Amino acid sequence: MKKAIDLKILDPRIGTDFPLPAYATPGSAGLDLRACLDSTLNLAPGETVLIPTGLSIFIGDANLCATILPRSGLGHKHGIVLGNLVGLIDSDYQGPLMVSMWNRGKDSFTIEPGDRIAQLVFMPVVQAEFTIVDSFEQTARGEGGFGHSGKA
Ligand SMILES: O=c1ccn([C@H]2C[C@H](O)[C@@H](COP(=O)(O)OP(=O)(O)OP(=O)(O)O)O2)c(=O)[nH]1
Ligand SMILES: [Mg+2]
Repeated sequence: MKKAIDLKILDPRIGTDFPLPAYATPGSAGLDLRACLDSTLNLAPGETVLIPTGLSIFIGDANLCATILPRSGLGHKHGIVLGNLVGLIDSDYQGPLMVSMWNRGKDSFTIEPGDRIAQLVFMPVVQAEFTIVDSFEQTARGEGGFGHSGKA
């Protein structure tokens, strides 16, 4: 499904020096976000830094959100993940898109201006309207959870 989303360029390097976020392949789910830094950033082991992406989006549809997810290569090979594990962008948010980068690895990691640091994925949202009840319709699982069914 395609959907038009308003995007504001906050840093003039976006769309010039650094490409606008774009799907790398026809089947890509994520758009890479780039570090809109003025200079090289050295992320020490254990350190978390909030990095601007140089853009803002306004989703404007309560049935849609965006998530910021780690890039698997950075996370697996270098221990570079997100300080909030997953970023959630509300449909009514209009501020700058920020990426919290956490070095959970043992070595420092260098981030250069324009580096692709995370990815943005749009997702459908269902807003719940709660119905207060005293009991639920019975299911096979019932209240079992958290490993209730065993390991293998
Ligand atoms: O990685 C992220 C996560 C969030 N946001 C922005 C968009 C989101 O809509 C807003 C609020 O995020 P969230 O609700 O997760 O944070 P909060 O700590 O609950 O803040 P608030 O009280 O503003 O809702 O911050 C980002 O730019 N990057
Ligand atoms: Mg919130």
